[in-house]
Amino acid sequence: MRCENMNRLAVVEKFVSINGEGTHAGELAVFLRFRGCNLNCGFCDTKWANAADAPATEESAEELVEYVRQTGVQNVTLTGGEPLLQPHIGELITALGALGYRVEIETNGSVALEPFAALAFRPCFTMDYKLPDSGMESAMKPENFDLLRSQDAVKFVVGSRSDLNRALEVIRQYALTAKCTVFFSPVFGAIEPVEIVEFLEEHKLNRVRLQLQLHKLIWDPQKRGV
Ligand SMILES: C[S@@+](CC[C@H](N)C(=O)[O-])C[C@H]1O[C@@H](n2cnc3c(N)ncnc32)[C@H](O)[C@@H]1O
Ligand SMILES: Nc1nc2[nH]cc(C(=O)O)c2c(=O)[nH]1
Ligand code: SF4
Ligand SMILES: [Mg+2]
Repeated sequence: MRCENMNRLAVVEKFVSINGEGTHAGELAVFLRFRGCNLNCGFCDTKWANAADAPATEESAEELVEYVRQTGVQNVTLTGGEPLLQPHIGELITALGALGYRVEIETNGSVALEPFAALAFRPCFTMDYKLPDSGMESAMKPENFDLLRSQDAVKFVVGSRSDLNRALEVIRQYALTAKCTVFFSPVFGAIEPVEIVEFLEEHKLNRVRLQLQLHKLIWDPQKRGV
């Protein structure tokens, strides 16, 4: 490895917006989006960030903390790509946590959360469980569910009625609504939100929350940096 890449993270974009997703949706958040992903979900809206050679800046945890400090924003979302694949992401989480930032990780359900849940400044996890329409369900690590707490969330990004049925099975099998917030979020444009509401009603599915990606309603859904 070249010397200048030591302790550096590959950042494809960083910006301030409102968080369009998760338990703090609607609040200001600063986003750090990292390069690369181990999955290839059919619906992925950040495919451009996933390639190993996607243009990125190599930044140290200290530089990223300084960027966050200058924004004046308290919520920090680490996303990607898959942020937990960055070798130095633990250092960044710890440095931000020690300064009192609320760190939220968007993670794809295939990476073991145990090392990150054990950090001194534990972040909040929004963990996807990839459903059959994504083509990636076989990569899921359900053992991660054991580590989730009330401040965390499991997100099911649903593309169809059959995805909804599978999500219901998983919620019941692992008693997810007793552990953390549970979201159903439509694959953008693939399923009408009303179909998700009807499914919740039909199954008397309490404590599951419909989540619409707010940023795609406010801005052009293809727009980056929002
Ligand atoms: C781009 S991913 C990056 C973080 C991580 N790789 C993951 O999958 O959670 C961030 C979130 O956007 C969601 N997402 C990606 N494409 C989407 C789409 N077309 N419609 C709805 N949600 C989408 C993912 O499921 C995930 O919850
Ligand atoms: N505004 C906004 N909120 C988001 N919440 C999670 C995002 C993500 O891509 O992980 C995201 C995003 O890309 N934009
Ligand atoms: S895991 Fe996340 S970043 Fe990777 S392909 Fe799926 S949605 Fe996209
Ligand atoms: Mg996004």
